Amino acid sequence: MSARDNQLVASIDIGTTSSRAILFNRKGHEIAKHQIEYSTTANTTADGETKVFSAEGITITATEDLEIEDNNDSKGPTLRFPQPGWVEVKPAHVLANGVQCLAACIVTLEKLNKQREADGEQPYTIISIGIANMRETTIVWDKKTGRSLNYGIVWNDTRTADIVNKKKSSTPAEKLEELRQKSGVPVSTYFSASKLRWLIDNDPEVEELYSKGELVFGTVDTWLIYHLTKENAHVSDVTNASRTTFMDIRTFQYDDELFALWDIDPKKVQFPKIVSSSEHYGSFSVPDLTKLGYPGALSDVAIEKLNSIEGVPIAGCLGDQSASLVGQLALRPGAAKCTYGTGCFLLYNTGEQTLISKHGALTTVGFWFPNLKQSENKPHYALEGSIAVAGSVVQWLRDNLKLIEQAQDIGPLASLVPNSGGVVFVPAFSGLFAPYWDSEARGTILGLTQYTTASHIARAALEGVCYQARAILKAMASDAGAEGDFLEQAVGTYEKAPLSLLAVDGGMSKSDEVMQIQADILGPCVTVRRSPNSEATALGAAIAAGLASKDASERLWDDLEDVTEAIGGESTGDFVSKSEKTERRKLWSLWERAVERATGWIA
Ligand SMILES: Nc1ncnc2c1ncn2[C@@H]1O[C@H](COP(=O)(O)OP(=O)(O)O)[C@@H](O)[C@H]1O
Ligand SMILES: O=P(O)(O)OC[C@H](O)CO
Repeated sequence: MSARDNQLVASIDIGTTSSRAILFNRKGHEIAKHQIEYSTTANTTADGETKVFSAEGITITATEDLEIEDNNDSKGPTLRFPQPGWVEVKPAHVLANGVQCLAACIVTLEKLNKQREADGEQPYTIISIGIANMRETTIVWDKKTGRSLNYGIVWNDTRTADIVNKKKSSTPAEKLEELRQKSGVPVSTYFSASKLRWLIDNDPEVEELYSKGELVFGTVDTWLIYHLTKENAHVSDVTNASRTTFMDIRTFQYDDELFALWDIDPKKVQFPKIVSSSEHYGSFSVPDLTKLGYPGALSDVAIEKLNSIEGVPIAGCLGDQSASLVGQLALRPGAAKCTYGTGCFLLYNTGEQTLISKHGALTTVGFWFPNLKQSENKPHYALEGSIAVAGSVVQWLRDNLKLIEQAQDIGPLASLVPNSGGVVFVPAFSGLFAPYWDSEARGTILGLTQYTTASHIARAALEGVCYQARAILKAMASDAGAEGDFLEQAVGTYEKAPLSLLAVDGGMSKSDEVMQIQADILGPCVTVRRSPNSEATALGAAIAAGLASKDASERLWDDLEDVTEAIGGESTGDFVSKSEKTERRKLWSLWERAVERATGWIA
């Protein structure tokens, strides 16, 4: 038994609608875990009129210990939906949720260590901390106090549609294309740049800080690391920075032309230093949530537990989709993964190459582990297909339409019927992302008849997510030079298909029914395989943190090869198409017609 067997890495994973912390060992096993998931409720006024939809934090998976939790009543919502198309998050709450989960893990760890001691075994120690986070979400704060606005704008918020449309129409097409190639992403409401522009234009507090040069910008990784390190490290890892539209995807530097596109004066905003995904950013210290306007967020017990890991290096950081690429061990060019969380994101590892899609995929940074050996230490890029709505349509059916009680009821409900009965649901709540890129599309349900039941609508909603995954694979196949529809070629006869295996993870992938629908929609060329690591996102950040030391003997793994050998694992399910070709084609063309109907709805 080596010393490494007692070492653990802590991972804090802030998703859009959930937060979790997990302690992983060298084999990628979860030693302790605590998770908070949000559900949406309608807050009503005294006269009963519905005012605001907001998401409250509720604990769903806890290995331990409610004594860590503060009184939930005083917490208030973490997410808010104050107007159609608007999605806001409370930055102090996100921070509190993350550390609350971590504190609960430490309680578990202390109990395990007591037992280990009694059994004559060495105790576990936490050697480093990694962060995975929803990307693009934009948070600004005051340089002097560190205190943020009481809201951040979430990645799927569409309030900047007007700003984006004006930018598109006032910038020559060649210039837009040049800047897309430089940043890796198109002009869209999705990325951070238009959100920062909106904040400066619309929030007097932000405008004032900007004019005084006292405005600090960050994505969620930046916000967390700033407040979780003794040094107040102001950094953003390359994978997160690649989602702002401010960074040149090849040089990893901020770019003046990209700032100019959004009329941002970089002298008036403190932007985070762009760093790798795996290095020592700073040393953990307990954040002062009272100073951040959230008194009582942490109980005394939680603070005591967190103090026990004071000084542990925060050493890994990846945007959550890059994190799950790593956690699914898609570490070599040609490997890919698809994560079905709040949204759904397919990343295809292109190694050191920055491929620019002609068919609507994004170019993004997969990961950068600079302290590894020469063959592994270069930045790895990925082609990405992003779908804005995946698990969130399940939540919508649960919380807004009340069709189900729990997310896991959706698969069984949809399976009560063999097909959607002619209903097509385009869940474009935040416009349509890849490969369509239409900020003005909106959710659309077509084909309703008196025959339609809740099951048909549930099934159509799930199909709406899975059709978008098919559209992304089709786009990537076209980028790879495929002619015609590779998904309709006979199995094994088509060599240019970018993927014959879709490796999946994320909340929605837990459902066998959803994954079977996905396989049926993709057809026989692609097998859908559920990852052995159900928490691939958190695991990816843990891997980044465990690889950060320059000295190989201080790492949890020697290198990527060692990671792959130590973690491995068996898939928890393969799904192959049972659909019939003619029917599949008919339904696909129905989907394409429905997308046309949803497109440009609010124009
Ligand atoms: N069994 C299930 N079937 C379908 N959807 C599910 C299931 N379990 C969870 N989900 C959906 O998965 C999402 C949560 O996945 P997760 O990967 O934790 O997301 P995030 O990281 O974005 O918070 C929720 O939107 C939920 O509706
Ligand atoms: O919350 P998720 O897991 O769907 O991920 C959100 C993405 O990072 C948005 O780009």
